[in-house]
Amino acid sequence: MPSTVLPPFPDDVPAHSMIVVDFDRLAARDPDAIEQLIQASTTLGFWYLKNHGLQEVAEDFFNLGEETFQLPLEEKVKFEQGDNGNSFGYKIPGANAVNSSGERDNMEFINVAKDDVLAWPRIARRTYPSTVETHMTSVLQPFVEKSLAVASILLDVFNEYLSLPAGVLASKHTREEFSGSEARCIKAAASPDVLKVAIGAHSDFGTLTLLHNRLGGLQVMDPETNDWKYVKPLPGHIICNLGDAMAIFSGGILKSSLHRVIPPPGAQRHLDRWSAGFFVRPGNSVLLAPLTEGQRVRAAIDDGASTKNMGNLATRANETALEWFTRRIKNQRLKNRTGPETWTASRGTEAFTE
Ligand SMILES: O=C(O)CCC(=O)C(=O)O
Ligand SMILES: [Fe+2]
Repeated sequence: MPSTVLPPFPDDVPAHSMIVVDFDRLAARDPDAIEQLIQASTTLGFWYLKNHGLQEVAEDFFNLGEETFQLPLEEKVKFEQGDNGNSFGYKIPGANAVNSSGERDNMEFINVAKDDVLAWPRIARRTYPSTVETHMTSVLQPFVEKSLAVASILLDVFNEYLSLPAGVLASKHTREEFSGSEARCIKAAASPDVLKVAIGAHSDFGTLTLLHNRLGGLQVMDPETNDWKYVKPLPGHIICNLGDAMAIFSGGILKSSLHRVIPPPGAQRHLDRWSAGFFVRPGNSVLLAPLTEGQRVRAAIDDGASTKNMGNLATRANETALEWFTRRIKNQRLKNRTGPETWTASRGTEAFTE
């Protein structure tokens, strides 16, 4: 991702005024920073994070993504994620549906498993294009280690808020257990169609996403009005959001909001859109169910507050993280599509409220 000067994000489009959390202050358990994090995560489930220390490693990861996508297509497809519900590897544009009628996406991904990065030079999950393997130590290890360190502080704060015994959330996200956690770089080629949906409306599959945006295009549904509003990228800030696993663990207290990616707005729309992220997901064997050992979670379940957010949670609970994740990835792939029911099968907690 070239760090050239980009056209500004327009000021005449609807955008969320999201809470800014200062990571340094959160790490020092500053009560105001904790309150801001909890305020954001119990409402929109999205917030900005500053002073995170991820800027440089993200820049390197964008460059790695650019080198990777410049490889010849026949090279990239050797590492394609395939149709069996595995996320790791290369995703060719057009492989996924963006809606229930089976319209194709236009996004290119490279997804690298945290397990491969931490095990390198041993192959834990799969092999990758040469550009990835060459930069495992210089780029991916710092990116993943720093992202995990940021995530671990956030998880500890959530653990305390949910009144869970110390270390419960951490124990669901260990370094050792294989998981769906991954680093992802995304390119959406500029589209002449201003309404072309690049990534269809979804809630994230896992626990926590640390997202690096340069251009606009990300939209989050406002849970109050059901309107789509943009998230304006702010220099030096990452965008954090919670995924379905966290919504389920917390009995619906912490929110996993519906979001999508469309072409960047205004003067930005003629540019290719690059984004990158680290997706924290529970260990494969972890059961997706409310953590009722937390008094606050138990109270939310007992007084029915969680039902409002996740009506039929009980019907989906007790899928393991691996089953949940595989089902969702697999049913996004157009090769597996039989009809609108395939899209439905790719849904997460967002389907609970429908
Ligand atoms: O590219 C973005 O800004 C968001 C990507 C996203 O939502 C995802 O990969 O789950
Ligand atoms: Fe997402």
